[in-house]
Amino acid sequence: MTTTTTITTPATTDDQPPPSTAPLLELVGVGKTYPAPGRARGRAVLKEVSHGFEAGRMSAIVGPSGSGKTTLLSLAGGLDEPTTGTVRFRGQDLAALGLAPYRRRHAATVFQSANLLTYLNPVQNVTSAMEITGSRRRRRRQHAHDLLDQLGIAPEDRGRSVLQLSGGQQQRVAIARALACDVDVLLADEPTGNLDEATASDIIAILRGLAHDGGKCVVVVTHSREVADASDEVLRLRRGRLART
Ligand SMILES: Nc1ncnc2c1ncn2[C@@H]1O[C@H](COP(=O)(O)OP(=O)(O)OP(=O)(O)O)[C@@H](O)[C@H]1O
Repeated sequence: MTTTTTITTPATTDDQPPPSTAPLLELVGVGKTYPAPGRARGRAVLKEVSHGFEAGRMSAIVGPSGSGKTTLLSLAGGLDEPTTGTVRFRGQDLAALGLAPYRRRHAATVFQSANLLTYLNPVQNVTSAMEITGSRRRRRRQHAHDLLDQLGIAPEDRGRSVLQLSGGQQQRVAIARALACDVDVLLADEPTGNLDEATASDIIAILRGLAHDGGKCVVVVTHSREVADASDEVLRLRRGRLART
Protein backbone atom coordinates (compact mmCIF):
# COMPACT_ATOMS: atom_id res chain seq x y z
CA MET A 1 0.00 0.00 0.00
CA THR A 2 1.40 3.39 -0.93
CA THR A 3 0.01 6.60 0.40
CA THR A 4 1.13 10.18 0.35
CA THR A 5 -0.42 11.55 3.49
CA THR A 6 1.28 14.79 4.44
CA ILE A 7 1.34 15.80 8.05
CA THR A 8 2.93 18.94 9.35
CA THR A 9 2.81 19.92 12.97
CA PRO A 10 3.73 23.56 13.31
CA ALA A 11 3.49 25.00 16.80
CA THR A 12 1.36 27.82 15.46
CA THR A 13 -0.32 27.92 12.10
CA ASP A 14 -1.42 30.90 10.12
CA ASP A 15 -2.17 28.73 7.13
CA GLN A 16 -5.45 29.08 5.34
CA PRO A 17 -7.83 26.38 4.18
CA PRO A 18 -8.22 25.95 0.41
CA PRO A 19 -11.05 27.82 -1.32
CA SER A 20 -14.51 26.38 -0.80
CA THR A 21 -15.38 23.36 -2.93
CA ALA A 22 -18.25 20.87 -3.24
CA PRO A 23 -18.77 18.99 0.02
CA LEU A 24 -17.04 15.64 0.36
CA LEU A 25 -19.32 14.53 3.15
CA GLU A 26 -22.90 15.72 3.36
CA LEU A 27 -25.72 15.34 5.85
CA VAL A 28 -29.07 15.94 4.15
CA GLY A 29 -32.14 16.32 6.37
CA VAL A 30 -30.68 13.90 8.88
CA GLY A 31 -32.73 12.87 11.88
CA LYS A 32 -31.90 10.35 14.58
CA THR A 33 -34.40 8.98 17.08
CA TYR A 34 -33.42 6.56 19.82
CA PRO A 35 -35.85 4.30 21.66
CA ALA A 36 -36.66 5.81 25.03
CA PRO A 37 -38.49 4.24 27.97
CA GLY A 38 -42.02 5.60 28.32
CA ARG A 39 -41.93 7.36 24.95
CA ALA A 40 -43.71 5.50 22.19
CA ARG A 41 -42.06 7.60 19.49
CA GLY A 42 -38.65 7.48 21.06
CA ARG A 43 -36.38 10.46 21.63
CA ALA A 44 -35.40 12.61 18.65
CA VAL A 45 -31.77 13.59 19.19
CA LEU A 46 -31.14 15.04 15.70
CA LYS A 47 -33.80 16.81 13.63
CA GLU A 48 -33.42 17.77 9.98
CA VAL A 49 -29.67 18.33 10.19
CA SER A 50 -28.17 19.40 6.86
CA HIS A 51 -24.56 20.40 6.33
CA GLY A 52 -21.71 19.83 3.88
CA PHE A 53 -18.15 19.13 5.07
CA GLU A 54 -15.35 19.88 2.62
CA ALA A 55 -11.97 18.32 1.97
CA GLY A 56 -9.07 20.41 3.24
CA ARG A 57 -11.03 21.94 6.11
CA MET A 58 -11.35 21.28 9.80
CA SER A 59 -14.84 21.65 11.27
CA ALA A 60 -15.65 21.68 14.97
CA ILE A 61 -18.98 20.53 16.37
CA VAL A 62 -19.78 22.01 19.75
CA GLY A 63 -22.84 21.95 21.97
CA PRO A 64 -24.07 21.07 25.42
CA SER A 65 -23.59 17.62 26.85
CA GLY A 66 -26.21 15.25 25.51
CA SER A 67 -27.03 17.47 22.50
CA GLY A 68 -26.15 14.70 20.03
CA LYS A 69 -22.58 15.50 18.94
CA THR A 70 -21.33 11.91 19.21
CA THR A 71 -24.53 10.72 17.54
CA LEU A 72 -23.88 13.05 14.61
CA LEU A 73 -20.26 11.92 14.35
CA SER A 74 -21.26 8.25 14.39
CA LEU A 75 -23.64 8.86 11.47
CA ALA A 76 -20.96 10.80 9.57
CA GLY A 77 -18.49 7.98 10.22
CA GLY A 78 -20.80 5.22 9.07
CA LEU A 79 -20.99 3.68 12.54
CA ASP A 80 -24.77 4.03 12.63
CA GLU A 81 -27.62 4.90 10.27
CA PRO A 82 -29.90 7.93 10.42
CA THR A 83 -33.60 7.42 11.15
CA THR A 84 -34.50 9.94 8.45
CA GLY A 85 -32.50 11.75 5.76
CA THR A 86 -29.25 10.67 4.16
CA VAL A 87 -25.51 10.86 4.71
CA ARG A 88 -23.61 11.20 1.44
CA PHE A 89 -19.96 10.69 0.56
CA ARG A 90 -18.95 12.22 -2.77
CA GLY A 91 -22.65 12.52 -3.51
CA GLN A 92 -23.39 8.83 -2.87
CA ASP A 93 -25.77 7.75 -0.11
CA LEU A 94 -23.89 5.70 2.49
CA ALA A 95 -26.83 3.27 2.60
CA ALA A 96 -26.06 2.42 -1.05
CA LEU A 97 -22.28 2.57 -0.68
CA GLY A 98 -22.43 0.32 2.38
CA LEU A 99 -21.34 1.39 5.85
CA ALA A 100 -18.55 -1.19 6.15
CA PRO A 101 -16.89 -0.35 2.79
CA TYR A 102 -17.22 3.35 3.65
CA ARG A 103 -15.46 2.81 6.99
CA ARG A 104 -12.82 0.60 5.42
CA ARG A 105 -11.86 2.91 2.57
CA HIS A 106 -13.01 6.43 3.24
CA ALA A 107 -13.66 7.37 6.87
CA ALA A 108 -12.03 6.70 10.21
CA THR A 109 -12.90 7.84 13.71
CA VAL A 110 -10.55 8.70 16.58
CA PHE A 111 -12.01 8.65 20.09
CA GLN A 112 -11.19 10.46 23.33
CA SER A 113 -9.63 7.35 24.80
CA ALA A 114 -7.36 6.19 22.03
CA ASN A 115 -8.94 2.70 22.06
CA LEU A 116 -5.71 1.01 21.00
CA LEU A 117 -5.29 -2.74 21.14
CA THR A 118 -3.28 -2.96 24.31
CA TYR A 119 -1.67 -6.34 23.54
CA LEU A 120 -0.14 -4.88 20.36
CA ASN A 121 2.66 -2.36 19.98
CA PRO A 122 2.20 0.88 18.00
CA VAL A 123 3.39 -0.62 14.69
CA GLN A 124 1.06 -3.59 15.09
CA ASN A 125 -1.84 -1.30 16.00
CA VAL A 126 -1.37 0.61 12.77
CA THR A 127 -0.82 -2.43 10.53
CA SER A 128 -3.90 -4.13 12.04
CA ALA A 129 -6.02 -1.38 10.51
CA MET A 130 -4.57 -1.74 7.02
CA GLU A 131 -6.40 -3.57 4.31
CA ILE A 132 -4.84 -6.98 3.83
CA THR A 133 -5.47 -7.07 0.13
CA GLY A 134 -2.82 -5.76 -2.22
CA SER A 135 -0.31 -4.94 0.47
CA ARG A 136 2.49 -7.22 1.59
CA ARG A 137 3.40 -7.52 5.26
CA ARG A 138 6.72 -5.75 4.86
CA ARG A 139 5.12 -2.89 2.98
CA ARG A 140 2.44 -2.55 5.65
CA ARG A 141 5.10 -2.40 8.35
CA GLN A 142 7.07 0.21 6.43
CA HIS A 143 3.96 2.29 5.89
CA ALA A 144 3.13 2.02 9.61
CA HIS A 145 6.64 3.21 10.49
CA ASP A 146 6.28 6.12 8.04
CA LEU A 147 2.97 7.20 9.58
CA LEU A 148 4.26 6.87 13.14
CA ASP A 149 7.34 8.82 12.11
CA GLN A 150 5.19 11.61 10.68
CA LEU A 151 3.17 11.69 13.88
CA GLY A 152 6.28 12.01 16.01
CA ILE A 153 6.45 8.53 17.57
CA ALA A 154 10.17 7.83 18.03
CA PRO A 155 11.55 4.54 16.64
CA GLU A 156 12.36 3.28 20.16
CA ASP A 157 8.69 3.71 21.19
CA ARG A 158 7.22 1.86 18.24
CA GLY A 159 7.92 -1.63 19.53
CA ARG A 160 6.85 -0.99 23.14
CA SER A 161 3.54 -1.87 24.67
CA VAL A 162 1.11 0.95 23.97
CA LEU A 163 0.30 0.90 27.70
CA GLN A 164 3.78 2.31 28.31
CA LEU A 165 3.07 5.35 26.12
CA SER A 166 1.75 8.67 27.39
CA GLY A 167 -1.81 9.75 26.63
CA GLY A 168 -0.56 12.12 23.93
CA GLN A 169 1.57 9.40 22.35
CA GLN A 170 -1.38 7.01 22.41
CA GLN A 171 -3.56 9.58 20.68
CA ARG A 172 -0.86 10.04 18.01
CA VAL A 173 -0.81 6.28 17.45
CA ALA A 174 -4.62 6.31 17.23
CA ILE A 175 -4.43 9.01 14.54
CA ALA A 176 -1.75 7.02 12.67
CA ARG A 177 -4.05 3.99 12.82
CA ALA A 178 -6.96 6.04 11.53
CA LEU A 179 -4.79 7.12 8.59
CA ALA A 180 -3.59 3.59 7.86
CA CYS A 181 -5.86 3.23 4.85
CA ASP A 182 -5.40 6.81 3.68
CA VAL A 183 -9.00 7.73 4.39
CA ASP A 184 -10.47 10.98 3.06
CA VAL A 185 -12.58 11.73 6.13
CA LEU A 186 -11.11 11.86 9.62
CA LEU A 187 -13.58 12.18 12.49
CA ALA A 188 -12.46 12.80 16.03
CA ASP A 189 -14.59 12.65 19.18
CA GLU A 190 -13.05 14.79 21.94
CA PRO A 191 -9.52 13.91 20.79
CA THR A 192 -7.91 16.24 23.33
CA GLY A 193 -10.26 15.47 26.22
CA ASN A 194 -7.72 13.48 28.24
CA LEU A 195 -4.65 15.56 27.40
CA ASP A 196 -2.78 18.42 29.05
CA GLU A 197 -2.75 21.78 27.30
CA ALA A 198 0.60 21.44 25.50
CA THR A 199 -0.12 17.92 24.26
CA ALA A 200 -3.61 18.98 23.22
CA SER A 201 -2.08 21.81 21.15
CA ASP A 202 0.14 19.29 19.35
CA ILE A 203 -2.83 17.08 18.51
CA ILE A 204 -4.82 20.09 17.29
CA ALA A 205 -1.90 21.12 15.06
CA ILE A 206 -1.73 17.58 13.66
CA LEU A 207 -5.46 17.54 12.85
CA ARG A 208 -5.25 20.99 11.28
CA GLY A 209 -2.22 19.93 9.24
CA LEU A 210 -4.08 16.86 8.03
CA ALA A 211 -6.86 19.11 6.76
CA HIS A 212 -4.84 21.98 5.31
CA ASP A 213 -1.75 20.14 4.07
CA GLY A 214 -3.07 16.58 3.73
CA GLY A 215 -6.40 17.57 2.13
CA LYS A 216 -8.46 15.52 4.59
CA CYS A 217 -11.98 16.41 5.61
CA VAL A 218 -11.56 16.68 9.40
CA VAL A 219 -14.56 16.90 11.73
CA VAL A 220 -13.95 17.23 15.46
CA VAL A 221 -16.50 17.00 18.27
CA THR A 222 -15.23 19.07 21.13
CA HIS A 223 -15.90 20.96 24.34
CA SER A 224 -12.52 22.67 23.95
CA ARG A 225 -12.37 26.35 23.09
CA GLU A 226 -8.87 25.88 21.71
CA VAL A 227 -10.00 23.20 19.25
CA ALA A 228 -12.94 25.36 18.16
CA ASP A 229 -10.66 28.38 17.69
CA ALA A 230 -8.28 26.34 15.54
CA SER A 231 -11.09 25.12 13.27
CA ASP A 232 -12.16 26.61 9.95
CA GLU A 233 -15.82 26.49 10.94
CA VAL A 234 -17.63 25.95 14.20
CA LEU A 235 -21.07 24.36 14.22
CA ARG A 236 -23.27 24.33 17.28
CA LEU A 237 -25.71 21.53 17.98
CA ARG A 238 -28.68 22.53 20.09
CA ARG A 239 -32.09 20.98 20.49
CA GLY A 240 -31.36 18.63 17.62
CA ARG A 241 -30.42 21.34 15.13
CA LEU A 242 -27.05 22.35 13.75
CA ALA A 243 -26.13 25.98 13.16
CA ARG A 244 -22.95 27.85 12.24
CA THR A 245 -21.69 30.01 15.08
N1 LIG B 1 -27.55 4.04 21.56
C1 LIG B 1 -28.34 4.89 22.21
N2 LIG B 1 -29.57 4.53 22.63
C2 LIG B 1 -30.38 5.40 23.28
N3 LIG B 1 -30.04 6.67 23.55
C3 LIG B 1 -28.83 7.10 23.16
C4 LIG B 1 -27.91 6.23 22.48
N4 LIG B 1 -26.78 6.94 22.21
C5 LIG B 1 -26.99 8.18 22.71
N5 LIG B 1 -28.21 8.26 23.28
C6 LIG B 1 -28.80 9.47 23.89
O1 LIG B 1 -28.78 10.50 22.92
C7 LIG B 1 -28.47 11.75 23.51
C8 LIG B 1 -27.26 12.36 22.80
O2 LIG B 1 -26.12 11.59 23.11
P1 LIG B 1 -24.69 11.95 22.51
O3 LIG B 1 -23.71 11.02 23.10
O4 LIG B 1 -24.80 12.00 21.03
O5 LIG B 1 -24.49 13.44 23.06
P2 LIG B 1 -23.17 14.35 23.13
O6 LIG B 1 -23.56 15.72 22.69
O7 LIG B 1 -22.07 13.70 22.38
O8 LIG B 1 -22.88 14.34 24.68
P3 LIG B 1 -21.48 14.57 25.49
O9 LIG B 1 -21.01 15.95 25.16
O10 LIG B 1 -21.90 14.44 26.92
O11 LIG B 1 -20.56 13.49 25.05
C9 LIG B 1 -28.24 11.47 24.99
O12 LIG B 1 -29.42 11.77 25.69
C10 LIG B 1 -27.96 9.98 25.04
O13 LIG B 1 -28.37 9.42 26.25
